[in-house]
Amino acid sequence: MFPRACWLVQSINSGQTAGRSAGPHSHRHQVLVPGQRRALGSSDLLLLPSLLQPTPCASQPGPKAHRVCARASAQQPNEASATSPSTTKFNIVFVTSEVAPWSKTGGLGDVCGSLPGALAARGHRVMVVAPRYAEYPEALETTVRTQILGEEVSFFHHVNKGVDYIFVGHTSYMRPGGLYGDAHGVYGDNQFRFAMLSLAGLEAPLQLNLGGVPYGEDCIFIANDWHASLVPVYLAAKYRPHGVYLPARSVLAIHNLRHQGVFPPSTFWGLGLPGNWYQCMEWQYPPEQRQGSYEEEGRAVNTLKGGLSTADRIVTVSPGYAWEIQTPEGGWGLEQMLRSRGYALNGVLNGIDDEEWNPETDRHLFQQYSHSNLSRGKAANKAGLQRELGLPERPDVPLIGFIGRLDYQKGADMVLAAAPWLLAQDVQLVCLGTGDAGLEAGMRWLENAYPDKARGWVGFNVPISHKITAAADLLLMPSRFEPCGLNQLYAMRYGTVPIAHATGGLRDTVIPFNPWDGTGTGWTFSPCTCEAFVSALATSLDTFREHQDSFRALQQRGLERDSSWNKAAAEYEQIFEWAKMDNPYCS
Ligand SMILES: Nc1ncnc2c1ncn2[C@@H]1O[C@H](COP(=O)(O)OP(=O)(O)O[C@H]2O[C@H](CO)[C@@H](O)[C@H](O)[C@H]2O)[C@@H](O)[C@H]1O
Repeated sequence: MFPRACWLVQSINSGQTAGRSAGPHSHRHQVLVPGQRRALGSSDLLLLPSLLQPTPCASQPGPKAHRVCARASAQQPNEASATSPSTTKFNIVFVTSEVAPWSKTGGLGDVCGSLPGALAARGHRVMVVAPRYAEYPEALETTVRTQILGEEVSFFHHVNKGVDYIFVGHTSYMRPGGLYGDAHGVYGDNQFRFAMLSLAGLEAPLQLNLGGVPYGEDCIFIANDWHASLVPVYLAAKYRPHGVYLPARSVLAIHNLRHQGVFPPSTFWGLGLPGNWYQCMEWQYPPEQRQGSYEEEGRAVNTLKGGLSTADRIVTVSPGYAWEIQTPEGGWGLEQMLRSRGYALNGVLNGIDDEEWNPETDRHLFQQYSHSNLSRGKAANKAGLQRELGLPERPDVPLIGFIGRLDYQKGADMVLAAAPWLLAQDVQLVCLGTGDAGLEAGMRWLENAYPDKARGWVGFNVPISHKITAAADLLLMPSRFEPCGLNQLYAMRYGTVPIAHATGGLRDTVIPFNPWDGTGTGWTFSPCTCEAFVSALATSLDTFREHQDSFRALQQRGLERDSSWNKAAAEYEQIFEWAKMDNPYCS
């Protein structure tokens, strides 16, 4: 059940991971004490009825067993209906392993490339800290160099749309392969690389004089996925005990719970954490989930678990997924821990970058279009893609797309399993993806078996992904689980109708078509079986062919859906306010 690759990581280079001392931080800036925080208004008390009844949170990991927290903030942030910007302006620091357009292997890069801009536009001061995987000519080197885990790192700075992008320079990031691995597998020093990123993210607000003024200690850190999960751990273990970052709060953002950053127990000593923090990071798999661990009892260091144990708040990328990860089916072993922190866990639906994904301005398209010339625009893009891919140029044939990582999550195998039925219909199928070697072979088989009907493009190609999104009539998303999913949002924005497994964020965003009252933006199916998938496909093809007005109305409704970041940004602000009201979870 757990990512086997993690178990293959033998150990990180001990030379590179020599820990630095946990001593007091040398830079002490103006430290705000809790009493200096914004006073609560009456509206806060309406939202948080039991705020004044602090509740002990029992059995939390970390050195201190007993903590006090304002349990009332278990509310969903969307109860704060207004999307007008928060009156409190925050210093927000995203720490992430990917940020588009500089680095992207999937949706994490997209979100960290667009949400920060939306928050900056609402008046917050926003920084994104990410690795410098390549030369980014627009990012200029600062004069600041600092020692992290025994290594010297540098910082490069670029400002775009009011966001400070900080790229952390170290030789371990610049590699000829991918961001996380190459043809030989995942890099053996990933734990070190992302521990270094987490510490660099914590140093940047203190050390960098951006625009002449450092961000300082009063920050909200948004630590994204396991790669940045050490941010809340270090904050609690290395900074707060020395009086640094007392006003700061951490929010752990889960984009995908399946990837947890699991390493051998002995690697804990390379993280530069005080020894008594081992338990915070330790994870013991139940016997049925052990996969030949070198430790007899299935023990490991689990980076995400450390973050979940120490973050002040936890956010995931849809309300549906926030619920699912608290169940044994969706929790990948961490469900109990997530349930125990349920009062601090919220689901906020992702938005999209509506400059990059706008059919009216998209430079990758054969022809731009809007809601007023939707049918003509999509027809031109369908013809263009058919020409480019050597498929028969037919406007009447339903063109069906699939874009995504080729792995267990995305259900590419479901597409291959349904292909014989699907391609016996008069349709064209275009798939784009990269990942699992077996599924890549499946894509090639698809193309060879149905040369006049199917294309299986193996690779990561952003322009083609835009072209497919615009050209397709239907987009397949048979994901087994999907924290949010962005492709269905892009599809709807382009008047392409999604067919999705009703799970996580897909269930939250794709409203099933109801022919009786003319509502809905797509088709969903459940359970996640080939039969249910084929049944949804059959209904959608019937609607496409026999009920063209209904199909066009479906497309229009999708196109008009508000997928901007505005609502999500307002919900994040609410979460930041809750985080600031509570005492630090771990101190
Ligand atoms: N071969 C290819 N060529 C070009 N582009 C490709 C591609 N394969 C994928 N992409 C692009 O990568 C992005 C994938 O985004 P998703 O949200 O679908 O998935 P991902 O699982 O990576 O993200 C995780 O994080 C995001 C963000 O929170 C969640 O939405 C999601 O559910 C969660 O699994 C999209 O922009 C897509 O177009």
